[in-house]
Amino acid sequence: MSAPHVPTPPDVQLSDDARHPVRRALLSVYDKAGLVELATALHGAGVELVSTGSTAQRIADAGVPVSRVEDLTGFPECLEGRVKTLHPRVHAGILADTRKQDHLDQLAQLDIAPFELVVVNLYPFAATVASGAGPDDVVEQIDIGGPSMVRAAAKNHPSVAVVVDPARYDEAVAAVRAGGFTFAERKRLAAQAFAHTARYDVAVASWFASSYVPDDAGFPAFTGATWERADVLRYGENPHQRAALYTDERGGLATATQLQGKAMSYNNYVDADAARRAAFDHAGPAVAVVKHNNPCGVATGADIASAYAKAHATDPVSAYGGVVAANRVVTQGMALALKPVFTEVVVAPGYEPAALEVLAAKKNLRVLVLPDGVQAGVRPDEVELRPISGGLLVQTVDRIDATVTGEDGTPSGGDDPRDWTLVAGEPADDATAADLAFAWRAIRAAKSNAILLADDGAAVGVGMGQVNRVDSCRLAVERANTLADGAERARGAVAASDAFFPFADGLQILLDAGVRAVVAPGGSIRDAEVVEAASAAGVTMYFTGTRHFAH
Ligand SMILES: NC(=O)c1ncn([C@@H]2O[C@H](COP(=O)(O)O)[C@@H](O)[C@H]2O)c1NC=O
Repeated sequence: MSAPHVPTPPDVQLSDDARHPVRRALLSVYDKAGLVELATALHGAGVELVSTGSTAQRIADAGVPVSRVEDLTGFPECLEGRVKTLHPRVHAGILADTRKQDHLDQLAQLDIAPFELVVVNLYPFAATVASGAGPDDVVEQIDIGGPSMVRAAAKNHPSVAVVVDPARYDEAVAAVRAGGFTFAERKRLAAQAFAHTARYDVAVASWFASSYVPDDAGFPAFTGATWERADVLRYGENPHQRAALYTDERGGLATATQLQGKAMSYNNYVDADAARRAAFDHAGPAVAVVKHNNPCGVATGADIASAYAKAHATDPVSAYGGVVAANRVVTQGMALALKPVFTEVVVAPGYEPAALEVLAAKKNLRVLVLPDGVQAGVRPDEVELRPISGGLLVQTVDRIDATVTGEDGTPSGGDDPRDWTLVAGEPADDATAADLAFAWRAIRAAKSNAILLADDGAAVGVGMGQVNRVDSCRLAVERANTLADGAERARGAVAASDAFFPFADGLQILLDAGVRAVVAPGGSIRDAEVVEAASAAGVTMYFTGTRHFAH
């Protein structure tokens, strides 16, 4: 066995401000945006340009002198571009550590000139997958030579600057004109370059795991994601906790645009995401008001202003300092209704200019616009990720929108009232059925154990986050009956329970308060007692066959 290679230390130590003049650059880009401007500026600064196939063609067409990689290697680009830059004359020029006299001597012997700048961006693998292309087309878009050059240049950052993002061309030109990139700049560019190839490889590996290694698990054997720091937050859930926001490529609340107000806090993000989920769970105009990750108001309305008014009325006491999400553009009417209420955050797909004028008076109020795509709400095939110590839990989102059937072909329940089973009382009339359907959707935004009372498309009392269902029932009734100037809102409301009633005791509290109809999953060994209690009270009760725990 040969002895392990022991690298020699560099002959020169670089300080962070040491510049490295750029005499020769290698350009090989899929995205040609800004290429001609870059090449023109580099040439103007006296840099010799070497380039691949269509990149070189584009530069030459603009009248800028450029030599081709083929001339450098003496080897033609071949196999439909699969081999262009994979050659020692290219890679020795990128990888020579010019701090070492020995490397310089070897380059001289081999008659290879070093590159001081490598500009590469990669074949569009992720976009090709997203386009729905077939496997052969997807695989062809796996860039091999590009990542090799990027990684080589990033490794050799003491001698080479690597640029992978067209948005950085102006900086690159400025650095070249200033006498070369500083060592600190080259380190930063190398870090960006390795993040670029890491993101790329995670996308490739995830696609292979899900497309090429099928099994019956329904989840791929490997999955990866990469995140970029978007912000450092003032603190975490509490002031002694440090926190930051990272974003991925899915787009969502984390990439919302903030139009005004104080900086978003960790808790603001948590609550705004919960509010977004709750509001976008309804087809019509809907608003959710969230406190501490739970809805203290949720309602639908003829328009977004009336939805807001109803959501605020659910629990006006708790709405103080709440986070509000709307699933429609915020109108001036909604803004005027919200103005007198101390609110931490409003998040929505958009705002009428007149609404923004109203909200502008509330200087501290954080106003967020969701990015495109989030408006469509949650797709049933989406997954949610929850880190636990040493791992990650993954589940599909809690949505069962279509009429569903079980394995034996019988309806197995769901979010669709057509799948529910009437177990007590008369079938619900249309208004009651609509309220039950609303309550059943609204309850999955509340932490278990949850009971939600609703009337006219609005929650009127929510008992959530209790460790037994009886307390949730008490809380829902108490809130319904004490928070609206003494109006007994539980009487005549409908009730939803996120999981089965294990005993009749919790349900009895709702029946005694006068609810007119109940929807619950069913499935307790004491269902008969529960149904009997509803029947005895003459109350309509449906079992859905599915539950909506939220932990
Ligand atoms: N195979 C190779 O040797 C190779 N070298 C560079 N590329 C890629 O080819 C693209 C540029 O090619 P062109 O200049 O022909 O448009 C870049 O995205 C670059 O990352 C290669 N292509 C794929 O691996």
